[in-house]
Formats: sequence, structure tokens, C-alpha cells
Amino acid sequence: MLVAKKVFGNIPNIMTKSENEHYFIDDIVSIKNRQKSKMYVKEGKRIGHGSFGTVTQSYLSNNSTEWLGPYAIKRVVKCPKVESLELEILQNIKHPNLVTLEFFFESQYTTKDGGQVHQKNFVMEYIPQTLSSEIHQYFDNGYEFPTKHIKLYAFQILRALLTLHSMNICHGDLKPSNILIIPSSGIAKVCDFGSAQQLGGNGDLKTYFCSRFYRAPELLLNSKNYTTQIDIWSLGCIIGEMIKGQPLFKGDNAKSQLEKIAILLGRLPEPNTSSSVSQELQRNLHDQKFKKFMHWFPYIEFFDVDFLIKALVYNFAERWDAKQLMAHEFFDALRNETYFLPRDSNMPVHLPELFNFSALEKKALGEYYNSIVPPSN
Ligand SMILES: Nc1ncnc2c1ncn2[C@@H]1O[C@H](COP(=O)(O)OP(=O)(O)OP(=O)(O)O)[C@@H](O)[C@H]1O
Repeated sequence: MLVAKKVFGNIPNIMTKSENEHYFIDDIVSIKNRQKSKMYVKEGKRIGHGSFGTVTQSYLSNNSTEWLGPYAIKRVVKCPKVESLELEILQNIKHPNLVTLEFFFESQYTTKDGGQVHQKNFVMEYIPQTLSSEIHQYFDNGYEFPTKHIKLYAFQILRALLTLHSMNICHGDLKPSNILIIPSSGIAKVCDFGSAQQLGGNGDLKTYFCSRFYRAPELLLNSKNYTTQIDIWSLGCIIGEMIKGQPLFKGDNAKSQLEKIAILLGRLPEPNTSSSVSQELQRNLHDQKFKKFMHWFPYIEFFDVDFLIKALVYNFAERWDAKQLMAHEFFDALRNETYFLPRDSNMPVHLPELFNFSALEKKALGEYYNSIVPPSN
């Protein structure tokens, strides 16, 4: 289990500072050496304003003349009742497909009625583009998202999920705006761990979280009996969105979200039906499903349709997990060819490192490792 630690001493009041005015932090913690130091911070344009906090493009300095950056500072209100795992994940899990935390500090401000609001500030590497903006770039200009890019980003998201899930942590809010990308090099990194949860403990599990369009059926049904497989459903929705240019299932509320899902997947099965129906009926249902998917995604290959069918499964116990999906033929294009063509470029570039698995990842992959790495590795 990850444990929250308290590490701060004096905390600055930063509410009164305006854009580009710098302020002084005398207790900022560097993640590299876990040392506290004093630094100036200058915040620029706001790049995100979510339900839990704000994100600004920022610079840091030791002397207020030479500035390092840009960084992205995410500021969230510290809520004693809801202990968030965000800082613990960012601090403790180093992974090429998770956004990197560089520093963190605490701040506070005084409300009109004199109350003190405490905030946490995560100083992260700054990655200007998200998968959401990239999808818009393509479709608003009349282009489709190239298949190779879909696979490239999907594989890296799965790699991040493999690591989180191996620790029984679910991300809990996977969606295109929480995937940061560098289109010129094809790198994808998952961000926003504000909804992440450690499963399998004794604590109470949330039921209302995850953005609706990406929320798994079990969450839409308010089940507390969910697993890290909720993220795999979200990933299926994200891949569908890269193919179609808009969210796959756009419901206005939980009920209509389930209705939209049923248009593609058929009605939600009654509990325990899959074991009671005959094999022939199961085959027919699968064929019908295949036809429906082919109709929804007419431009993609047979194997690619099969991949989506394996990810978008009502029953989370039958939904394929990260390692199974990473071994699917869907990703053979990444195993067999080592180049891709970035957007706005005529020159193919090398794919980023996709198979340099850590010991932890190798352990999580187990027997799937050999089917995932290219034969030459
Ligand atoms: N490291 C980063 N570099 C650049 N932009 C970032 C970074 N981290 C976050 N952002 C931007 O800020 C937005 C909001 O960040 P984040 O999702 O962490 O906050 P949030 O309050 O949880 O938002 P939401 O409720 O929309 O999920 C992201 O969608 C992304 O556009």
C-alpha cells in the first residue's frame, strides 16, 4: 500500500500573485534527491482547469534571473477527508509512460471569511499536447488518425496500465485529455492521478468517478465490485475515439450512457448467462457482435476489430487485461516495423522505445513477455 507522508514546514501564501509575477517557496522538494530547497516560481498561462485543480505553465529559478522550464504546475486543494494517491503515485512510480514529477510544494490562501485553504502543488515536466487536441487536429482538418499512431499511443497507455495494475492501482479517469503526447517522437504519457485508487484493501471504494463517456458498465451500474479492468474499458473507448474522431458513447447520464453502449454491444447480459447458453448460441452472438463492430468501424482491419471486441466487454472478468492486449496481433505493426511518420512531416522517424521493460514490467508480463517483444529483442 502507498502511504501519504507529510513533509512540509513553512508554506507560502500564493493566492495573491498574478500571472508572470514570481513568488518565493522556501520548502520545495526535489524528486531527484528528495532534498528541500528554496526556489522562485513564476507562473504563466493556465493550461488546464479541471474539476480538481488548475494547471499552469511555469518556470523555476534559484536566483530569480535564470529560469528553468517550462514545467506544468498542477495545484489541488488538500482535502483531509479524501486522501488522494496522486502525490504518492507521482513520487514513487517512475515509468516512461507516466508523466514525470520534478518537484512539489505546499501552499495556502486565505478565504474572504478568514479560513485557510491548503493546497498541494505538483511541478511536472511540461508536455504541451494531449491526445484530445491531437484527435481534433486530425478530424477538424478532414483527416483520419493514422492507424500506426493509434497503435503507438494505445500500446504506451497499456504499458502504463500494466504497471499501475500490477500494484492493484486503477487510474480511474483515463480519457484523451489525460494522455499527454509528443507527436514528433510518438511518445505518450498518462497524467492526472487524482481519481486513482488502490484496490483490494479494506478502505471504502468510490463509485462515482471517471468521466462518463469513458466509464465502464460496472461503474455506470454503481457496483462496488469493480477491478482495475475499469481502465481497460476506458482505453477501448479512447481507441474507438481515435478511429471515429468523437467519443464512442456519448450519454447524458448513466442510463443513457448504458443505452449508447447497448447499441454497439447489445443488451447488458443477465448475471451468469454466459455459462448457461450453448456454445452455438455463444458463437452466433459473437458473429453478430463482429458484424456490428465491422459496421461501426468500417475502415479497420479484421485483427483491429477483434482487439476492440476484446477490450469492450461488459463482463470485466472476460475483458482482456493489459498484458493480453499488449500481446494481441493489433500491435504487430509496432513489433515488425520500427518507423512511423509524424504528423506534418515527410520524414519517417524511429518509434520510441516500446519494449525496454523494467524488471517489474517483465514480472507483470510473465509468460506474455515473449509474445510482446519483437523477435529480434
Ligand atoms: N504535465 C503536463 N503538461 C502539460 N499539460 C498538462 C500536464 N498535466 C496536465 N496538463 C493539462 O491540464 C489538464 C488538466 O490536468 P489534470 O487532468 O491533471 O487536472 P484535473 O483537475 O484532474 O482535470 P480533469 O477534471 O479535467 O481530469 C490536462 O487535461 C492537460 O491538458
